[in-house]
This record gives sequence, structure tokens and C-alpha cells, in this order.
Amino acid sequence: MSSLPTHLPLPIIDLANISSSAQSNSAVSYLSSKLSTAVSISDAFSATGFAYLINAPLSLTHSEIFALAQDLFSISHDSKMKVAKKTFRPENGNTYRGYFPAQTGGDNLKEGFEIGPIDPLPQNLDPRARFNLGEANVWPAGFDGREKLETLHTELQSLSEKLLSLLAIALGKDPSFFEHYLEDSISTLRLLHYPAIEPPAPQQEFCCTPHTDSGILTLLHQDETGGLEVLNAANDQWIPAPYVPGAIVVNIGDLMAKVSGGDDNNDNKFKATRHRVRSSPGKDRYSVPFFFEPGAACLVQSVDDDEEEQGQGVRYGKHVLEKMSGWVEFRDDGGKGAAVAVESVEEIAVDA
Ligand SMILES: O=C(O)CCC(=O)C(=O)O
Ligand SMILES: [Fe+2]
Repeated sequence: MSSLPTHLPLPIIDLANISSSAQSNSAVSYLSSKLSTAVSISDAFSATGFAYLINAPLSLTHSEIFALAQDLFSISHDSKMKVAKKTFRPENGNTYRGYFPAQTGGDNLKEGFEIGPIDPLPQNLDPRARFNLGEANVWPAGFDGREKLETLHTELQSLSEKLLSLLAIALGKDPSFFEHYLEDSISTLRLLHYPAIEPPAPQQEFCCTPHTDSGILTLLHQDETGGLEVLNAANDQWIPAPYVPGAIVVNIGDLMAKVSGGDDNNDNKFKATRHRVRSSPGKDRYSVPFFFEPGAACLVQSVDDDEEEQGQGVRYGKHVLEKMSGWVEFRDDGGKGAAVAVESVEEIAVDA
């Protein structure tokens, strides 16, 4: 990491000491690095809910990742629409993975493309359900970055596994506490393109509306355009979170905040923080968030729940389908399809 800016608004977490090569150091020094990294993560998620990760073990550089995003979105509109989600092209079979076109109106002007795990998951949803969370990826003709994106998905999934084990330690649990989240995990790698708005079109102040992420853990690559802003809940001020060369932005979602437990005032230990993206006039912007997601049938419970108690917590698939009704990439049917699918997750969860 050559040129880290000296003043950064978010904490920096250095993963060098817990990388695979660091494991060859003495067991004691490796464990103590792991503990101190868990403490840093705990501090970051208890305060701002956001941090920068440096020295993450990824084989693709930032510029390779953004070159892939540029290649993908520069494909013709017709080719991209051939792999659009069914919501946007009813004759298509893909319901959950694939392309979504930019929607006009509102401050969410972005097109996106999403992939899940390389191997499709067992068909674990009711075939009557409108959305299949386990479906296979689709690829647009003319895009030759498939292998690299699959590698990126795999490596970000491994990184998430490491971070989950640190989060477990930070929450006073065994490092393997979140291992069941990995079974049939449906994590999503999303490529985003915020097209430049050229004058005389009216410039929108934001190209991504304020929101919290809904799930567990997000690992975000943003390009040099920057524009990401994070709400400091302590003083209600928006903090710019600029591009940092080589760093990944990490944050947790609503579900992880609930999982982290809390005090009697329902104040969760870890914070799911609101964030937004400010538009950069005349500039295209690319970002690549990775959302770590457990399996659809995974029962997600608060660390405060008594392990013996049944019926607490939520099935991840139910949670995500309920949230989908508010997401721009499924919005043209007002989220009705998601509501139908929720019932079927309840059914498969019982069988799981
Ligand atoms: O584009 C970005 O930098 C942020 C995207 C984001 O927050 C999201 O997709 O949840
Ligand atoms: Fe987000």
C-alpha cells in the first residue's frame, strides 16, 4: 500500500497480518493478530459501521476490476437486455441474476449486472415462486470477463468467510459461530454503472439514494470518481468516504446489526449505517459491491438469543425476498412477485 492518504474519515483495517502467508508465523503471533483485527473490526462496526480494508487477499487489482465493469456495460443495450431479469424482459427465464437497466426518475440512476456463486445451488425454492434465489448465472454475448468475475466472486466469498470469523470473535463467540451461513450461500457480486449526466439534462444531486444495506456484510470497490457518503449517526453529518487506492470499503447491513444483539434500548452493538452516492457532473461512475449472503434456508438469529429456543430469528431467503419489494432492480411490479415468493421460502425452510 504505497500512498494511503493521511487523513481518512473512516477507520482502516489492515488484513496483512491475518493473510494465509501470515499463518506461517508462530501460532501465538498469528492468533494475537487475529484478535487485534477482530477488536478493530468491532470498534469500527460499533461506531461508524463502515471501514476501509487494506491488503485484502484478492488477485485482481482495482483497475482490472473497473476495466471489467466498463467492458460489461459498454456492450450494446440489446445484448444486455437479452440477459435482463424477468422483471425487465418478461420472456427471459432469469429472475434473480442478470442485468437491470437504469430506471429514470428518483435519485437512483444506475444500471447493474449481478452474479451469484459459480455453481447454481440446489433448486431449493418452490418452482411456483416468482424469484429463484439459487438460479444459475447468465452472461451477455460479447463479454469475455466471465472467468475473472467468477474468480472475484470466489475470492470475495473467502474474504467474507474470514471476516465472519473475526465478527464472531468480536461478538464473544467461537470463530466458527457463523459457519452455517456458508452452506448454500447465495452471495451476490453486483457491477454498477452510474451513467454521466450531461448538460443540459438537470443534474441530480445523488445517483444512489440514502439507504442501509439489508443483509449481513458488504465489500465495496468504488472507482476514483468517489462520491460515496456515510451518515455519522452520532452527529447526523454526512461524511465523504473517498476512493482510497487499493482499499475496499466494508460495512454491515440491517440483518447483521440485529444479529449483533444489543442493549435494552434496542441499540444494536454493530451499526448498519446509512450511505448514499453524490453525483459527479459529467462523469461516469463504476462501483462493484459484493453482498455476502447466507443460504436461503439459513436461520439467522441474534447472538443474544438463547440457542435452545426454537422459532426465533428469520430464514435468510424470507428476509431477502421481503426486502426486494423496495429495490429498484425489482421495482417495476411494485414488489408483488417477492411477496408470493416469501411464502414458498417458509415452506422450503421447514423441509431444510
Ligand atoms: O455505488 C456505491 O458506491 C454504493 C452502492 C451501494 O451502496 C449499494 O449498491 O448498496
Ligand atoms: Fe449500499
